Amino acid sequence: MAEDFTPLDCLLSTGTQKICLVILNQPVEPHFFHVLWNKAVIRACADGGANHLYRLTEGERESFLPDYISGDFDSITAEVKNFYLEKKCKLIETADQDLTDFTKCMALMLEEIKKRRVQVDTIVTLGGLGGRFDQIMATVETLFHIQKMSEIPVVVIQGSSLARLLREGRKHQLYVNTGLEAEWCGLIPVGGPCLTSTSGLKWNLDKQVLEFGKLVSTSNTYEKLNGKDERKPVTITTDRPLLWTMGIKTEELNH
Ligand SMILES: Cc1ncc(C[n+]2csc(CCOP(=O)(O)OP(=O)(O)O)c2C)c(N)n1
Ligand SMILES: O=c1ccn([C@@H]2O[C@H](COP(=O)(O)O)[C@@H](O)[C@H]2O)c(=O)[nH]1
Repeated sequence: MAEDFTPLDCLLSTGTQKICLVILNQPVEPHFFHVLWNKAVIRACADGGANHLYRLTEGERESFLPDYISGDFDSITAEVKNFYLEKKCKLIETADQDLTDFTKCMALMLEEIKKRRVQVDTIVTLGGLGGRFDQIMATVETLFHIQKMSEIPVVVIQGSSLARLLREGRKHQLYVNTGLEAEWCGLIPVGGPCLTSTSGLKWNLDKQVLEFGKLVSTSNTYEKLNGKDERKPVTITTDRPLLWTMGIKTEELNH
């Protein structure tokens, strides 16, 4: 059976996925932030992510209080920390220096979902794909941790990029017709060689091995339905976790 998923449903105000939101320490795109915040059933910030939330919601901060802020608190400023403490937000110190604040924040999110017994379709992370390169690689590593802990799909969004780690051993069917998809997409074998088959792409794979130093599918794009702008669903099977990445149209947002 295929696992059906629409990666950009979460960014549509009319989207149907029930989501949770995690804000990391990176600049946040205001339009996407508002769409996601309004829909999220649980909202969290990882450490310096709270600084971005604070800045973005100036003048209306009390309407945008996260359910918790977690981290080793080496990035959240004293002003921001005091504000959210005063507003009685939960601040959870996760001091462990063997895991990133993102990984620890996600582990807490999974606990919170269980505790509240809410049904969640997707956990959306804002940030994680920009800034420090070690942190970008750590983001990908966090996706491996979370995949072992939960079946809930996690998407990471920053700027005009989305990333999601596809699970091994099942067929993924991705719907890419929301209107927000940009032209490019890619399949990156981040954890080792992936025996991969696809359909719905311009450059498909037929039981081919994706592997660094051999073949990595970057700058791919979608096959069009009857040559029109509409796209077929993309199907992907892989024998190992494989990173799906795609572009998001953001140009219209600035006009
Ligand atoms: C082998 C190894 N390398 C590096 C580290 C250090 N380390 C890994 S995760 C982590 C916490 C990072 O926290 P985060 O807030 O995500 O990043 P920061 O902005 O503080 O660098 C640290 C210090 C380690 N524990 N083990
Ligand atoms: O350049 C960066 C810096 C951070 N992140 C992500 O944000 C969290 C929290 O970061 P702090 O610096 O501790 O506030 C971190 O775990 C990363 O996931 C990032 O993506 N890029």
